[in-house]
Amino acid sequence: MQNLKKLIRTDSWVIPYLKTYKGLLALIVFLGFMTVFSGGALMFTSGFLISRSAQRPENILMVYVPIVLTRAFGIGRPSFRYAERLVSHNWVLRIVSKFRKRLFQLVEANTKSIYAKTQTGDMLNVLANDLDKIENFYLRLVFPTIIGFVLYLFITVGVGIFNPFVGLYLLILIGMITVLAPLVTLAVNGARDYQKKQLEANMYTRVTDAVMGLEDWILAGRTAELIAQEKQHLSDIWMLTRRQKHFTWWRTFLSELVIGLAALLLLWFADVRFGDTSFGVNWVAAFALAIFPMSDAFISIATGAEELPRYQDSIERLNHYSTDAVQVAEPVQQPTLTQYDIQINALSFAYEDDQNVLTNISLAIPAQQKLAILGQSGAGKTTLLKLLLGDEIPQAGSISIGGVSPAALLANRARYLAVLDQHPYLFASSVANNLRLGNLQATDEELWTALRKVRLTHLVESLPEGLNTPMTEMGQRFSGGEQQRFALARILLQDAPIVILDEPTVGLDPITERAVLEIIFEVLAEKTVIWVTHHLTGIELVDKIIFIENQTIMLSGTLAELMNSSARFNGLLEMDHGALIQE
Ligand SMILES: Nc1ncnc2c1ncn2[C@@H]1O[C@H](COP(=O)(O)OP(=O)(O)OP(=O)(O)O)[C@@H](O)[C@H]1O
Repeated sequence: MQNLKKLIRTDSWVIPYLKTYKGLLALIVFLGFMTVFSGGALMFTSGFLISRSAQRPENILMVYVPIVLTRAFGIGRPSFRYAERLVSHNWVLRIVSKFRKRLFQLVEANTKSIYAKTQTGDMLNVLANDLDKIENFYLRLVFPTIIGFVLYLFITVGVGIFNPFVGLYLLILIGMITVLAPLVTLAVNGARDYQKKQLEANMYTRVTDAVMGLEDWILAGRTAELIAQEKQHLSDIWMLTRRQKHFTWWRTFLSELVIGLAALLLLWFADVRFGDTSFGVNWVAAFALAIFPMSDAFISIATGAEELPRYQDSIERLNHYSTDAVQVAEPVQQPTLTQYDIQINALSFAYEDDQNVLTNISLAIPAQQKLAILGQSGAGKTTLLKLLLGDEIPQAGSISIGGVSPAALLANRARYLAVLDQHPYLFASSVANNLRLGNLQATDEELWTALRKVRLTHLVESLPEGLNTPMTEMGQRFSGGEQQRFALARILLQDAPIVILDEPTVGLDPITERAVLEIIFEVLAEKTVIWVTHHLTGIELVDKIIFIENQTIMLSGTLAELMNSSARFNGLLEMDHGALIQE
């Protein structure tokens, strides 16, 4: 309940939308009400008609009005229902189209980065499912609940005008279905739902683990144990589901019983009120029958409440991510850089509440410098790149490119920073389209110039359709080195002044590695290059080397300086010789 209150207070996905299109919402409630009212009125007029006809009216005209009304309500009921469905789906679709746009903006804001914390596809999938649930939330919970309550008020007030005591009894009786049953459902089934979700989440993790490590279970000869364990968990979940179903069955049964009692009450009321004249007696069946078609409208309130916990999760998730998105989306003003010197001053950084990854780092990277960043796995090299890209913000100190913080450059970061990482992606499109990812306006001539620089002209000329050859067919045929060179050509077309190399040669054989590095440094001669690497192959191609250890820059200098001054570095060079520093 506390959670529910908090959700209502902080919600930005449900309540604000109820206020939009208020007119349509009122129309939905009206049509929904008229559907149920027509159902009740149909039974009412039918009841009257049957009783009146049993008295053998002398003339058909004596029952003409009830006949017309029976027909009118008979046609009215499905017509109102159809109109109500049409309008409510129209309302929901309008809202959902707004939702989808908002969802897209929110995912986009959260995943602008190459090193994004959340996997875009996963997030989109989860949130798109949540949106579907919100659609149902309106159609299965919000609308039926409002319609049910309006009807509840109408009946109790309507009967109360004739006889306040009977009105009060009805208020209490039907209140058991419309108020008490949903509250009890929330308390009982809500707790079970929570328990079930916990069990299912644990089981999901365990089964995923088990499937991933299936070989080990088989080799250890413990498959029977694994199956028994999972069977037990499945049976726990099944027990909870069964209890929930039992509860629902009992709730529906008791609700129907209450409706039966209400019908008896109305029977008695009609008898006392109208039963003493030969004409008045015709109303008795009319009143008693009218309540039955309305029972669905009352019972569906509790059915909606049963589904609330499921919707609640989805709404909470959407609200949670939208708050995050607002935080990410704030810096709007986009400064233009005139120079590209990078300056890092006394920078410290930690991930959330963890201990510092980097402490008190100061470093100047003048434009066009070639810098290599070395360090053991987990030293903080990638973290430094994230700070440079503006994906993370330092807790202390500062980092700037041309005097501007990288976070302020996010929206047009591609103008200033390009990244070549371990696995550049070649899309299922033509060679030309893959290259134009770097620059949509590039002419064919510019594509060929870039290809020539990275020494791929010959290869592309030999492809069946040259620049228009689809990469899907050929993608797998390209070697790792060729793929890296295609990505490099893309970067050349992008023409950003600063290029980040995140271990681009991992997995290449030493000869290809050297060749690729030589090409990279040759074509990027006029750019600033920041190169994270584990290997010392090609280290002589850079102007400066830094070595990160214990959260700080342990060594720094040119290759010659480090070779002259650092026994540690010479040890690494000796160990490496084209091999590895830390593996
Ligand atoms: N998103 C994150 N949340 C919390 N801790 C993180 C996160 N990313 C990295 N870390 C931690 O920060 C430290 C530095 O990680 P980082 O990826 O920067 O190291 P690295 O030097 O690039 O390592 P490698 O060479 O293996 O890629 C590690 O201890 C890592 O576990």
